[in-house]
Order: sequence, then structure tokens, then C-alpha cells
Amino acid sequence: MGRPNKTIQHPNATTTSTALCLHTYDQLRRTPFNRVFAAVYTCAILTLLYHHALQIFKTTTLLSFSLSLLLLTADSIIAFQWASAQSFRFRPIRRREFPENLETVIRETDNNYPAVDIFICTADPYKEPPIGVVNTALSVMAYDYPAEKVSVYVSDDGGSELTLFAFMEAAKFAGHWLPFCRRNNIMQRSPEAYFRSNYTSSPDSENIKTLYENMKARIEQVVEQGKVGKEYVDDEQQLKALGKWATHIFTRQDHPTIIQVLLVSERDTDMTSCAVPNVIYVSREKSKNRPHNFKAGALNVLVRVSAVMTNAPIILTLDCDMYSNDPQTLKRALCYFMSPSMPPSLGYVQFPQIFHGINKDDLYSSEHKLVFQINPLGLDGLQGPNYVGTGCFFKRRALFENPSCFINPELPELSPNHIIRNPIYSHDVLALAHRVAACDYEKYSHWGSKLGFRYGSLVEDFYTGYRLQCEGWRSIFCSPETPAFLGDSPVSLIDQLGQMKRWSIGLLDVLFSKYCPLTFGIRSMGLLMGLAYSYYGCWPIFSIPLVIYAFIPQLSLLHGASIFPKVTDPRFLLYIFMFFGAYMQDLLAYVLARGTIQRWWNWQRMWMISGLSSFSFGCLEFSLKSLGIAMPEFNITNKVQNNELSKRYKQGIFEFGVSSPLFVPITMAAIINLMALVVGLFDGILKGRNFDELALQILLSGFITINCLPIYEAMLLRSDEGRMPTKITIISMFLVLALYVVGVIAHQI
Ligand SMILES: O=c1ccn([C@@H]2O[C@H](COP(=O)(O)OP(=O)(O)O[C@H]3O[C@H](CO)[C@@H](O)[C@H](O)[C@H]3O)[C@@H](O)[C@H]2O)c(=O)[nH]1
Ligand SMILES: [Mn+2]
Repeated sequence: MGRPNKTIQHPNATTTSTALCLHTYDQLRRTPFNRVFAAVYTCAILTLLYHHALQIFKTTTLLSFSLSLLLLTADSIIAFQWASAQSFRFRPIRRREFPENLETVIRETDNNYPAVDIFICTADPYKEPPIGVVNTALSVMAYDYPAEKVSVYVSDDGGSELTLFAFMEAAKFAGHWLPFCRRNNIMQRSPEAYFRSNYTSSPDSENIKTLYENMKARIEQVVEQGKVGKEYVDDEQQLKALGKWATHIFTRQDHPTIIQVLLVSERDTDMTSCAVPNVIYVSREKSKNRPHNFKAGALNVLVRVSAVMTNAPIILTLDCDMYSNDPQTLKRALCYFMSPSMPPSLGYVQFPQIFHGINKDDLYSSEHKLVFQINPLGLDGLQGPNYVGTGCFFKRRALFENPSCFINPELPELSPNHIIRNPIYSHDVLALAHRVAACDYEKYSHWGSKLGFRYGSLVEDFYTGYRLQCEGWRSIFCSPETPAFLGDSPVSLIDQLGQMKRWSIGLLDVLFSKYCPLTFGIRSMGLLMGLAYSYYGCWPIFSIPLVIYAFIPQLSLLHGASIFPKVTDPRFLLYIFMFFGAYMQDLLAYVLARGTIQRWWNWQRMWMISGLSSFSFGCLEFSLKSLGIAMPEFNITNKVQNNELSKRYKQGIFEFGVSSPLFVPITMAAIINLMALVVGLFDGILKGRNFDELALQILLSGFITINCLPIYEAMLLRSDEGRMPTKITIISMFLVLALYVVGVIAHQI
């Protein structure tokens, strides 16, 4: 324990002491290049800012002063973003694990496989179809791991009998599915994904497939009817459980606690008389006038309920939309937790979020490659990646204060050291589980502030990981060749923008809290980690330079005013270098992480689009919230797709369709940039005027116009459901006109 053991950690050690080696890492080769580039780029930034400052002093009119100030503001924010992002490039590493050695190491160190509690969150049976949740659960129940050590807890914030019913069905089906997976040693353990894949058909598999299809049909019928009809239940106990929906008033915001033990490993077995994992359905008590803290609240209830029932030292948190894609994953995570060379301060092991169902060029950049796959490598070389809400294994103790000082929870039964003596279905255990799931339970306690998942941000994952790392917990990024988990990502523009807006509000919650990463973060974790968290915290602020660059140079151009250096000015080259330097470095990182150029292009376009819309609306809603005017909610991302929409998505066609204000800023940007481009070229080429003074403005408008091509198409050329609603086009045109008029007035004073 304690300091890392060199022989085990060294990359070349794999061949000599394979028996002991659980993990190694390599530093990425591009690091020295990145550092040199960073030095050069820093000089460029400083030169540019210096010139901006000079410019401000030279201005003579109010208008030129304001313009210079705007440009200085925009460039300072971009410069800060760039500088803080360097922490991801400072020391990126890539790890490898050797789960095949785990068994030996465990034996040699006189250990046992630890128990693991798996938490799956769901919140709405209509946006998150129960059959999907069930598939997630089955995929982890079938891990290559002693079944009696695994417990699956489902948190249903939808408080829906439909989800409970789906799990009753799943508990029965698991009896067939788990032995089938073992017998055939299949890799894909989510039945839906397995039967969708190119599996080898056999009488055995066809048999299971029929069982699966039957279960799926029953679950979907029940969801369609909106309630569980009597004909679907034959079991007394199940009738009793579902009866609670008949005897109480049940809405999502208001209902009593339901805890239903569906499978018990000590009691139940599968079709081949082998052990099955525990499966427990939990729907915490909700009351309209009590805050429930969204997902963080749900997870804390599971932390307590599981403490009372199984109290495993390792916890895996999973979203219902993310199934396990590799049965070895649990053992892979244990390569770190069980490793003698890992420091005791290891708090969590994060796997990347990787998505299925994304179209070829990733139209909406839904894979978030930078956030989920590239940046974490950089953090891993420092004190570890941020927590991303799903696919993350925690040490239970990490949820109870910092590595050196342990906080006792208010009940001794919740302590990570507590040993459970009674079976999970015993009266005492269930009574206590109900007590800790009540909506008043957390009153006057440390839950959400010092204990468990932290409250106060709509990105509870980001905030919780951040607070844990500030307390001294370190984390590991585990990114195996075969994705460990595969999830759903929004496949329509509005869903994607809505999700990014929620994230923006959540990030601002953190930035403007007393735990601001720029101050508290840098103090607690050092400069690089603090800056890395600030980079995300300031994400939404990036809307400011984006809005400035999408409108101001274009408006000026329309009025014939030059605001950037001439072609003959050396600063022209500085701009060109900075633009291409930053873009090409991102492109390189993208391609090296097995992205394509096309995907990178879509990513930079989405960055522009969400910057203009989600981030600025996020800032707006956050301000309204701070003034007490609005109360942003956790709007769950829709996981159901309609056919026409998915067809267009597969073809790579942008989806607008709904009249959402989120589309207004991007439509305005599209219009004004096209206007500026046309006017600029017209003036420059035909009238031969100002071309060299306006070149940068024309280039910028041209670049944005190319990015906006799908928007013009959606406004003018399409007639399908996904086209730009006429209302949005008209509103945007009016607003652009208004901007133009403001420009005229500003020009005259
Ligand atoms: O009141 C709530 C709201 C949400 N959820 C669950 O939270 C998960 C994430 O919700 P989703 O709508 O899929 O949001 P995403 O934006 O896709 O989620 C990302 O961002 C969230 C923070 O905003 C993180 O919690 C997620 O782990 C991360 O994948 C889902 O399983 C929901 O069921 C709850 O349990 N209770
Ligand atoms: Mn999700």
C-alpha cells in the first residue's frame, strides 16, 4: 500500500512479472510537441491581447472604444479557455489492465472478490422505456463474477408500476438468460443488443430469443396501456406489490416509498440451480413540497438502502440508458481497487461514456469525444478524471468524507464498516430501508453536503467528482479497447441542445458556488486540476466570445467598418496562425483518438451551434434562477425515437421541426453571416473597395456561412417535418433587422 510500486507500474514490467501485474500505463507520445506548441501559442495570445489593449487607448469615438472592448473581452475569454484546456494536454496517459491476473493476485494477497452494489437510475417510463432499463440491468447481472456478490438496485424516480412490472418480468427471464450467457460464453449480455447482433443461431438461442420477445411484448403492452392489467400478473406477492398503486395516490412528485426485493441470491436460483444476483426495486418517497434533488437525491437513497441491505464496499453507478458491453468490466475495475500498488486514496474508477446508434459522421457530435474520451486521459495523468454520472465504480468509503478523516453517518447501520446479519427480505432490514428512503430522512443531516452525492448543481456528477477530488480522493480513467458500456445519446438537435443547456446551468451552479474551481479548486487540488475543472465550469461563458464573433464583425462589415488588421499588417498573420493553430491541434487530437475529419468538422460546428444557443440560454436561465425568477429542472433526455426522425438522422439531415427559442440565435447568425459575406464580396470584388481591410471579416463570415449550410437548407429548401419552422425564420429575420438598425444608430453617434 502507499506509494506506487515501480515494478508493477512500469510499462515494460508486463513481460517479467505478468503474474502480479494488474495494470500499467504509458505516457502519450504527443506530450512534448503539445508543450512546445503551448509555449509558442502563449506568445501569440499575449501579443494579440497587448495589441487589443493598445487599440483601446488609441480609440477616439465611443463606438470604436466599445468595439475594441468587445474584442478584448472575447479574446480574453477564448485565451482563458485555451489556457485552462492545457491542463488536459500537460501529461496525458493511457492505461491498460490485466483482468486475467486478478484471480492470482487476490489469492496471493489472501483476499476475496469483494461484493458490488450496482445502482441503475431511471425516472420516466415514457421517456426511458422500461424494456431498455431491464436490458441495462440484465447486462450487469450477467457479469463474469460470482453472482452472490452482485446486487442490482434500481431507482425509479418515475414511481411507476410499469417499471416495477418490467423488473418482475426481468427477474423471471434472468433465470434463463444468465445460464445461457455462461453456457455459450457470449460477450454481449444485454439481450436486446445480443439478438440485434450477428449472433450464431442455435436451438438454444432461438428458445431464449422467444422468451425474450415474449417478455418484451408483455412489457411494451403494459406501457402502452399505461397500467398493469390483472391478466399480466399471476403471482400473489406481485399482485400485492402492484396493489400499492391502487391504494395510494401515485404521481411522480407525490407517492410513498416502494421497495420490492425481486431476487435474493441466498434464496433464489436460476434454471440450472446456480446463484443469481440480488435485485431490488426502489422508488423513494416523494412529496410535492419537499426538494428531491433529482438524480443525486435518488443515488443517495440507494447508497443508504444498499447500506442497510448489502453494504458492498464497491458501488457502480449506471444510467438506465447505458448497458454493459463487456462481462469482464467489473474485474477490470477491480484491477485498480484490488491492486497493492494503488494508493488508499483511490476513490473511483471512471469508464468513458461511449454511445451506440450514432450516425456515420456523428451529425450532432453526440459522442462528445473530447469530454468523454480525450480530456480524461489528460486528467488521468494528474489526479484523475472527473465523474461523468454513469459507468463509474466507487469505493463506498469515498462517499463518506475524505480519505484520511471519516465522517460517521447518523445511523451506525449506514457506516461502510457495518456488517449485515439479516437477510435482505427480513422485516427489520426492510423497515430500516423504508426509513432511510423517506423524503424527510435527510433533513438536518450531511447528505448532499458532506456525505454521498452532492446537491446544488444540475450536473451532480461533475460536482460530486469535483468535491471528492478536492477532498483528496484520486480517480482512475479506465478505457479498454472494447467499450465497457454503451449508451444512448440524443439523436435530434433539440434534445442535444436541451441537454447542453441543462449541463450549462449545472456548470454555472458550480462556478458561482463557494466551491468555485478557480479559487477553492485551485487551492485544494493545485493549479492544473483546478484549471481543468474551471475549464468545464466556464464552458457556458464561452457563449460570450461566440456571440461576439458571430455578430459584431458581420454587423460592422455591413456598415463598411473594418475592425480587424489589414492583409498587409503582420497581425493578419497572427490571426491566421491562431485560428489554424487551435483548429488543427484539435483536429489532430481528434484523428489520433480514431475520429474522422468529418466527425471533427461536425464537432466544431456543434460547438458553435451549442455555444450560441445552449450556452447562452443556459447563462440566461442561470441568471433568472439566481434572481429567484425561474427554477430550472432536470429535464430528462428523451430515449424514444420516432421513425421518420431516425430515418433523417441516419441520412445525416439536421432536425429542427419544433419552434424552440433555442433555434433563434443560430438562425440569426446564419442570416447575418450570409448577408455579410455577400455584401463583403460584392463590395470587395465588384467595387474593388476595402478588400484588404475587410478580408478577415469576410473570411470569418464565409467560415460561419459554410458551417450554417444545413440551416439555410432547413429554412429554404426542405419540406419535411424536420425543416426550420417558418415562425423561427421570421422571428430571426426581424431580430437581425433590429440589430442592423441598432448598428445604424450606433454608427451615427
Ligand atoms: O430526477 C431525476 C432525473 C434523472 N434521473 C436519471 O439520471 C440519468 C441521466 O439522465 P439523462 O436524461 O439520460 O441525462 P443525460 O444528459 O444523458 O446525462 C448526463 O448528464 C447527467 C447530469 O446532467 C448525468 O447525471 C448523467 O450521468 C450523464 O450521462 C437517467 O438515468 C435518469 O433516469 C433520475 O434518476 N432522477
Ligand atoms: Mn443519458
